[in-house]
Amino acid sequence: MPTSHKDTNLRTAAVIPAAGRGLRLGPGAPKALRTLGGVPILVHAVRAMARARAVQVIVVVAPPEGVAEVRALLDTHGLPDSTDIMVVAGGDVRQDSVRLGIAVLPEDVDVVLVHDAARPLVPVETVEAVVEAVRAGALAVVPGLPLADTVKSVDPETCEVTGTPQRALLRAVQTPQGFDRATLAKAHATVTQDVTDDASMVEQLGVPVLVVPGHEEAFKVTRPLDLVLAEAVLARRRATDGY
Ligand SMILES: Nc1ccn([C@@H]2O[C@H](COP(=O)(O)OP(=O)(O)OP(=O)(O)O)[C@@H](O)[C@H]2O)c(=O)n1
Ligand SMILES: C[C@](O)(CO)[C@H](O)COP(=O)(O)O
Repeated sequence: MPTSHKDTNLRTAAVIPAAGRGLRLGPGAPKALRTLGGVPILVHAVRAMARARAVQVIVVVAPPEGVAEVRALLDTHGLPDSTDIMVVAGGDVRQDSVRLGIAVLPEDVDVVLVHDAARPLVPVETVEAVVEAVRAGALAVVPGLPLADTVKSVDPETCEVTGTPQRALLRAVQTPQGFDRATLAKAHATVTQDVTDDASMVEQLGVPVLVVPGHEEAFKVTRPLDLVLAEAVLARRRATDGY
């Protein structure tokens, strides 16, 4: 277990991959630049990370042609001075974007969160629970929720069901996923296989990954209906919490 996580001189960073196209959301600007309650989705995601007191560095991974636009967008939306915010160009797939974000982390960062820009409404309590679990010694932590639906595995050729995993053993995992920096860097330097999250790269190193409770409002804006839900959650927060 790395003792460095107890060193208060070392910082926690959040890498926010935001370079995706948002094809499943339908035609329009890159997903992270579309708005929710009049504010770009990316700005919501950056604020969600900055709200966690432990997060002192944020690296936004922007669409390659949109780095200057994203920098300007963040500058206009008045983010806290206490957080260092960098913007770098992303890659073709999510893994490339995360790797490019990790590459520019300052040396004094020992804990790294990876958070999808596409999860703009993650509550601060979820972010803090992930950081705390890493600071307590876990090398990799993911927020996860039990599933509401039964899940089937399917033969992609015939569409026949090949199995029904026991639902109680499954979790739908969200972000931010939190890591000991060296473990995450090793995973990104070693694993070349296509994966859909960072924790699965760490799993391939044989490192245990801990699940902490996720949150319903940390859902990913992926399809048009998700935007409807996100607008409703945001409107409720603005009306009741002065969000
Ligand atoms: N080349 C890529 C692809 C994805 N992402 C980011 O990874 C997160 C999760 O990806 P997803 O929700 O799948 O976003 P998109 O790739 O934009 O969606 P789609 O597959 O519908 O195009 C998003 O914040 C997205 O911006 C990224 O930084 N770089
Ligand atoms: C990282 C992630 O959000 C965890 O659920 C998810 O795997 C991203 O998947 P996507 O296909 O890139 O949206």
